[in-house]
Amino acid sequence: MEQVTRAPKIRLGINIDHVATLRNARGGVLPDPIRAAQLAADAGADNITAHLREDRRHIRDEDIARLLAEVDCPLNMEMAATDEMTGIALAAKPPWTCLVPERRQERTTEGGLDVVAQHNALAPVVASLADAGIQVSLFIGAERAQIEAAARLDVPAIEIHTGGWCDAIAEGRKADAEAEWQAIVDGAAYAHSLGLEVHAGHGLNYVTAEKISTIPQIVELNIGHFLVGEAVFVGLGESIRRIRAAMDRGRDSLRLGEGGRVAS
Ligand SMILES: CC(=O)[C@@H](O)[C@H](O)COP(=O)(O)O
Ligand SMILES: NCC(=O)COP(=O)(O)O
Repeated sequence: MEQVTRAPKIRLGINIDHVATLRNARGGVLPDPIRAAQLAADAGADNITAHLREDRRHIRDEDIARLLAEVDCPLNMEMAATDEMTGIALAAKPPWTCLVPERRQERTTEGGLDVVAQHNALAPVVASLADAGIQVSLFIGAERAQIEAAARLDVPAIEIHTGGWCDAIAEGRKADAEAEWQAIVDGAAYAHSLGLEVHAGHGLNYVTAEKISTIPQIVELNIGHFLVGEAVFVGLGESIRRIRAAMDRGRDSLRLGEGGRVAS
């Protein structure tokens, strides 16, 4: 009989951008996103994610410096692949960067990077970050062509954009949600088969975080906006503990057989 084991725990990255959004709404120093990051680390976060947008609408340069100096939790710095951001990352040296697409007018990150079309622009950015010892992931949709293009850039990881799936569920578009889910399942397996570490994030909540944790190739989720909203009602620490528990429930429902395959 095949020996069946539990799947390894999935890592939780807490995105603190929207604590900074609240701070910036008043123009002062409160609430302090660095305090939120410390609290997240104490509540069980495996890393902190912060997106230094080109327009600095939430996270600012000094937040990145303080996150690295004051918080005992690895930083995943999300950034556009521009010369300015690359220079900041090379100077700050976070352990991880995640390259994301950015459009000034967007309300949030609306899609994944077009790695296929932007290969030549991304290659030198990826190379200079990697040469400095910074791990790079690429925030992409779950399409095969994008995954193959990411593998060609020799990055260690991709992060699959889950926003389309989460929106389809929230809006009750069942057929779209099913199609988006299948694309994430297939994309995660394909990326893993090409040797890429698979992360996922955007728009996740307790329900979707539990479900996506059942995909065995996904090893990290990055979650922010929902948790900062939940913090208003239950507190940030409690919202993080609840999402951690949801992820663990999803993961624990997986049993792995020989070679890490999902057992029936
Ligand atoms: C890249 C991503 O999905 C998130 O980090 C997101 O960018 C959070 O910040 P915004 O809500 O400003 O897009
Ligand atoms: N990369 C996704 C992320 O960091 C968190 O996105 P969200 O939960 O704030 O939508």
